[in-house]
Amino acid sequence: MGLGMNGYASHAMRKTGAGYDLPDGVDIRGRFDEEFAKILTRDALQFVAELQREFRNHIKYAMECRKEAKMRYNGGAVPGFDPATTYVREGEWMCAPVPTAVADRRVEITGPVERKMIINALNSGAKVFMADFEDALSPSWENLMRGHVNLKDAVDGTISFRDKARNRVYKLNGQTAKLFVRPRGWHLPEAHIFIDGEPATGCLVDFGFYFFHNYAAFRQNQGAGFGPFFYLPKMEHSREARIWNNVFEKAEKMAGIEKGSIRATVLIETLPAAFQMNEILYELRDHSVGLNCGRWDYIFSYVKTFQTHPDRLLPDRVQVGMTQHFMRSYSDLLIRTCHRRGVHAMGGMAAQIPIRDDPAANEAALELVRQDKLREVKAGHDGTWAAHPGLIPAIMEVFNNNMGHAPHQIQTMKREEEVHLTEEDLLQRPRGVRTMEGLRLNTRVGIQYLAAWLTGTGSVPLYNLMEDAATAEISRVQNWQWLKYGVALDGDGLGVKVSLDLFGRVVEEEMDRIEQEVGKDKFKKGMYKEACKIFTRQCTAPALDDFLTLDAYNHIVIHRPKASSSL
Ligand SMILES: CC(=O)SCCNC(=O)CCNC(=O)[C@H](O)C(C)(C)COP(=O)(O)OP(=O)(O)OC[C@H]1O[C@@H](n2cnc3c(N)ncnc32)[C@H](O)[C@@H]1OP(=O)(O)O
Ligand SMILES: O=CC(=O)O
Ligand SMILES: [Mg+2]
Repeated sequence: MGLGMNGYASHAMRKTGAGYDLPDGVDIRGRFDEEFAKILTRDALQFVAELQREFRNHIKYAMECRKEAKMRYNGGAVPGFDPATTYVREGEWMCAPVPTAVADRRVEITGPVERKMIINALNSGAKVFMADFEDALSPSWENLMRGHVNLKDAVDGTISFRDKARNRVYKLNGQTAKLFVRPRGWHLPEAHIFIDGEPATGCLVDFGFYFFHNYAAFRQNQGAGFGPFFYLPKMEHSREARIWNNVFEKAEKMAGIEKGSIRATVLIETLPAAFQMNEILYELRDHSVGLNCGRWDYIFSYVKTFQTHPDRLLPDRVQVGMTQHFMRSYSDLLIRTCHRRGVHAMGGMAAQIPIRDDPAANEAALELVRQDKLREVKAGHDGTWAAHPGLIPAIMEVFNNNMGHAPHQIQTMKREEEVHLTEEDLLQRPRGVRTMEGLRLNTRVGIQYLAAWLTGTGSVPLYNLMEDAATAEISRVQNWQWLKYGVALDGDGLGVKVSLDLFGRVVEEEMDRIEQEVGKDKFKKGMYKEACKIFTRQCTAPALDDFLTLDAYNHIVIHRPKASSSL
């Protein structure tokens, strides 16, 4: 059963062009493909167009509010709790009960919506798989549309993949992880789909197609009557959560399913949102299934929010971990808030991944992951993220040892005002030092990540760590800020100041090093030079770009027939 059953098919709006069957006001500028056409049906496009038309002004307003807040922070203000919503923070209210199908989320694996990875993730033994259109995906037309085809096959249970080189066929096991989908953030457009002459909002496209094609099968095969389930990224204010809540209600109404069927976990991964946890849950109280500590974007957001506050510079990226006071306070506040409102408090991603060719280094990396997860479960988190299937047994063991058979700790851990956390706790300046190696690593990692992203890969292993859009953002904004304030790299004992000259030399030397590491041939064939240009421009721009991927996106848009790639 599709939404066409609810009346869309009766509209006299057929306009066939470029292979796709388009409703009025919709234009597809991406390549035609028979498989994509199964997703880009007239009714599905009409659904997305209706979401766009109903919510575009709300989204524009929310993005304007972000700009105003940025101006305030750039003028010296700092985020804080909003006195106008004290009644929400202090009020006694609860979120809707957690659906049984996702009561136990102790280990969740994440990954891009790539076919083989989806199968591996669903078979991984994790309780949940978060399929990612966001930090882990380079949102090219091919990746996006293939992602939707893959997810539909996954929800239908028919997904398979043949690895020709290894002569191996991948299929789903009998028991699989529950699927959550993470659409893009509000800021990203989808430049291959135009609605009324404007690019569609990326996340409405991601949500719209996934919901339209999968809600019925998902509720039957996965959600035991609930669902579909989502993760919502990069919000800065509860007004953005209200838009999502309204999107969900509209989708439920059109599908003829009960209000509260759709459930979502919001990532608290911007500094302003840390002061809005109750407000965000309140807006989504019928549709919530918790909050998650998106630690990497959170660090990025700390730098971005305080971009013009030289008294709040971060130390080297590697020193900003969850044990820094401001990070621990944010995680504690998230746990307390979620448990008070009856939903999951999810932990985040440790960046370590298995190291295949070095058993000692592998064991050291695993130990760091174990420690991180032990801290999370003891603090009261109900589950956490794994970047790689090889980490799941160790993480599962830590959670099993500390949670036992209980599916979560919502009723048992940090339910009331156990910890009193102040604005100063959440904003406290991180401790540590800045070094030349920190500047070099930011540059080397930022350029390599961007080169991968430009060629269609949104998460990569670099120097034995997972890198994705969120971690690359930290490298970029940190370089920008150090350059802006000409900071002394005091951790080396040399006190060298970061200047344009120094940065220029570092970029040159790091590009040489990348060429040596990846080999001349790969370097030549890859997009390293283009990535270097984009990364360097962003690090040295007079005003900080809001997102690395906004500018970079223009480089991966391919309109059909070939046309300008600028939005
Ligand atoms: C800040 C945040 O937002 S975190 C969330 C977003 N980030 C992510 O989701 C990152 C997810 N992880 C990954 O993309 C990958 O693990 C990487 C890029 C970090 C490492 O990838 P690789 O080096 O290719 O991993 P590796 O070669 O060890 O993979 C071994 C096997 O595990 C599979 N695998 C690795 N990671 C995953 C995953 N996350 N999900 C499913 N399968 C995976 C591979 O497909 C491969 O399968 P195969 O043996 O059948 O061929
Ligand atoms: O999305 C997760 C993060 O850490 O960022
Ligand atoms: Mg993130």
